[in-house]
Amino acid sequence: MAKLFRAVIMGPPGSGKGTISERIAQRFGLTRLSSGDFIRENIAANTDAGVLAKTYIERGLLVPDHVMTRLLLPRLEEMTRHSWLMDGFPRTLAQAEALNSTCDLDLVISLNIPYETLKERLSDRWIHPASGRVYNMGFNPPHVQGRDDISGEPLIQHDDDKPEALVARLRHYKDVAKPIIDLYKSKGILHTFSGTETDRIWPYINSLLSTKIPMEGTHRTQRPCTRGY
Ligand SMILES: Nc1ncnc2c1ncn2[C@@H]1O[C@H](COP(=O)(O)OP(=O)(O)OP(=O)(O)O)[C@@H](O)[C@H]1O
Ligand SMILES: O=c1ccn([C@@H]2O[C@H](COP(=O)(O)OP(=O)(O)O)[C@@H](O)[C@H]2O)c(=O)[nH]1
Repeated sequence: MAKLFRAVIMGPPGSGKGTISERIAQRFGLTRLSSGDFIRENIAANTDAGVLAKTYIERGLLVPDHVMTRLLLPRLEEMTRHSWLMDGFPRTLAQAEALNSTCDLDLVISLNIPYETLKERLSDRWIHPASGRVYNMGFNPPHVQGRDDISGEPLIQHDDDKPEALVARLRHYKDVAKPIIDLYKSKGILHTFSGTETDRIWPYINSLLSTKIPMEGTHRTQRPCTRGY
């Protein structure tokens, strides 16, 4: 029986994690899990964790590890019969260790994109806050300028997507991501992709995953994903 497949995608702001994880989910039938979307759902539902997380996000800070872990690991417990790709978690070594103590990952994709490309992409990134759907005036513009394709609601830009905020975000990302990348490299499951265009990187990601992901339709076994946390 084919085993389940669990993966994580990592990369600095604007590297294309959301764009590529959507493509992977559609192409391979994986469930896409996004820590940012999950936080937004909790904020919209006014849960205790959502209210707490909002106080950090409003200041452009990462949500504390213990809040993220408590938010996400029970969600993974519901996924023992699903293959998934996680975007946006883990973001710190503590989160990676919490994840490792509950799930064994098959593969980690790390995106290595030049600063100038990140800056250019983020300056044109427009977001539908409620859903997290992402647009780009050049790469994937909305049907109606400034409006979300599905809801018709207004699109916004994040303050910390502005060039002046990017340098600090990028430095912070590199500081916190390095030990995680080293950890997954030592586990032999890290695959790094470099480039300036998702459409040129995609064929390589697609062919790697085609060799790693169990065939569609084969019966999937359950695979525990929590051993207490
Ligand atoms: N794993 C995490 N740990 C801590 N905070 C997180 C985590 N994931 C998301 N957050 C918080 O939620 C916010 C929104 O996350 P989301 O991934 O949607 O946007 P983002 O951080 O701007 O990502 P990117 O710019 O890389 O697309 C983040 O800025 C961060 O404050
Ligand atoms: O080849 C690409 C991939 C993405 N984007 C845009 O760049 C921004 C960042 O992409 P995404 O949100 O997927 O990156 P993330 O921050 O999730 O890594 C978004 O406006 C995308 O539409 C782009 O212009 N070209």
